[in-house]
Amino acid sequence: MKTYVVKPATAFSKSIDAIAPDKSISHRCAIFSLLSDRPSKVRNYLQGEDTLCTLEIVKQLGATVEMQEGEMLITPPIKLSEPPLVLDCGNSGTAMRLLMGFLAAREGFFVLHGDAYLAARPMRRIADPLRSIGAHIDGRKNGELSPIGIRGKQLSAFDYKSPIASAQVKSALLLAALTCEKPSHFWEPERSRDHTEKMLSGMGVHLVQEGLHVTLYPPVSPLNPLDITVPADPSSAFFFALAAAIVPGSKVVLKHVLLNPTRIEAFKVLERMGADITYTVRDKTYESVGDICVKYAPLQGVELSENIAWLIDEIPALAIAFACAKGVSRVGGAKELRVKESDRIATTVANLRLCGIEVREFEDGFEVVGGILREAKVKSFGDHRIAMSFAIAGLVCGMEIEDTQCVGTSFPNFLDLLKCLSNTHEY
Ligand SMILES: O=C(O)C1=C[C@@H](OP(=O)(O)O)[C@@H](O)[C@H](O)C1
Ligand SMILES: C=C(OP(=O)(O)O)C(=O)O
Repeated sequence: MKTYVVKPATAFSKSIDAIAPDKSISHRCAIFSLLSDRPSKVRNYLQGEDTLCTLEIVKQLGATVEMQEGEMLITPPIKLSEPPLVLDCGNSGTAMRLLMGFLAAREGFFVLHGDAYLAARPMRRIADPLRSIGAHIDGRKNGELSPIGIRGKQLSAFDYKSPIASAQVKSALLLAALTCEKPSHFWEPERSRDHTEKMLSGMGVHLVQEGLHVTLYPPVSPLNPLDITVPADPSSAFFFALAAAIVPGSKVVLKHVLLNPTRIEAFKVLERMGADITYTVRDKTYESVGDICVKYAPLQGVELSENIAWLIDEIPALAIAFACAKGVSRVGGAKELRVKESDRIATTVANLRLCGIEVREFEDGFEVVGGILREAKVKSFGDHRIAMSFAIAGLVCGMEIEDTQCVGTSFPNFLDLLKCLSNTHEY
């Protein structure tokens, strides 16, 4: 088990151009490359454990993956292989859920499994709507828990109103819709991240977005391959935005970050709390990509109850900003946090209390009374976002974080970047 020891930092001014590539887009690059009949070209694919698992699965399904002058070439098979081994999604909910939708509609028998954390995460949110259109899917507890077994088959078009604002549910259903005979309709209660819609449209799928309603028209011919450079992940970049926002006198410029509005809401919250943030768009070819500059300014408490799906992964990190702010901050409508890599409401609250912060826990969120963070020894609970959030808190008060291998799932060079800000080590 690896432990980080983070020492308090003094004011810093840094430009960081090595933020990990976007995890959501990387997973989709690997899976969506199977939808074309020609090789996809992907630059800057995330070399994290989650996305490497997805790439391995794509290979087990028959694709070949080669590196050519820094560019990854993913050549899809003529026909998907039926792998003799189970498909290991590691720690990744995105991989398991998107692959459920994709494989349910393809010929063959497939078994998806993952690590102990993934094995505890709910899958009926995907299995049930897919079953209602004819899919053969099963798993422990009637398909709620992995391992998940899938016998792929022709599915019927759907009109599905999802009760959850989840891009993973939406993406699984849209992937299943690709092979249906008629157009399918998906409705979500709140807008979730829209990479699947953007990338499928870019590959030639006719997709119409009207508010919370997406209509997908099944393509009649194979899709165009991808040719894409994955931008830096705003969810990973946010840890260093937080660092600049809580270490007095600091400034950071985060380079080449994805600026998709469904992904940068946490930066907007930090701005509302008082941080000085500017965005410089550098590229707009596929998605808006650019630099985010964050300067320290005293933070004020904030109430969050809207656009929660747009900042769901950043809430543990925002909780550290709440602890450093003047006044009370509150998050509501975020019960999805309870079914991530850990129960992120319980784990954030437990760790903040160890740091001497007054916190109240609710079923769908928590309330933090801003105060003085105290040095503590905390656990990651096997959750990369909890580990990184409390490592950044350590820049203010010093921190020991146990069980930090999980950071490798999404941000393998996190520790190297942190070491540039403070005297941090690992044992
Ligand atoms: O679609 C995606 O790439 C993701 C969607 C989100 O999950 P939900 O859509 O289930 O909320 C997010 O938490 C996850 O890190 C990545
Ligand atoms: C929830 C996350 O990912 P996933 O659902 O893919 O495990 C995350 O990265 O915070």
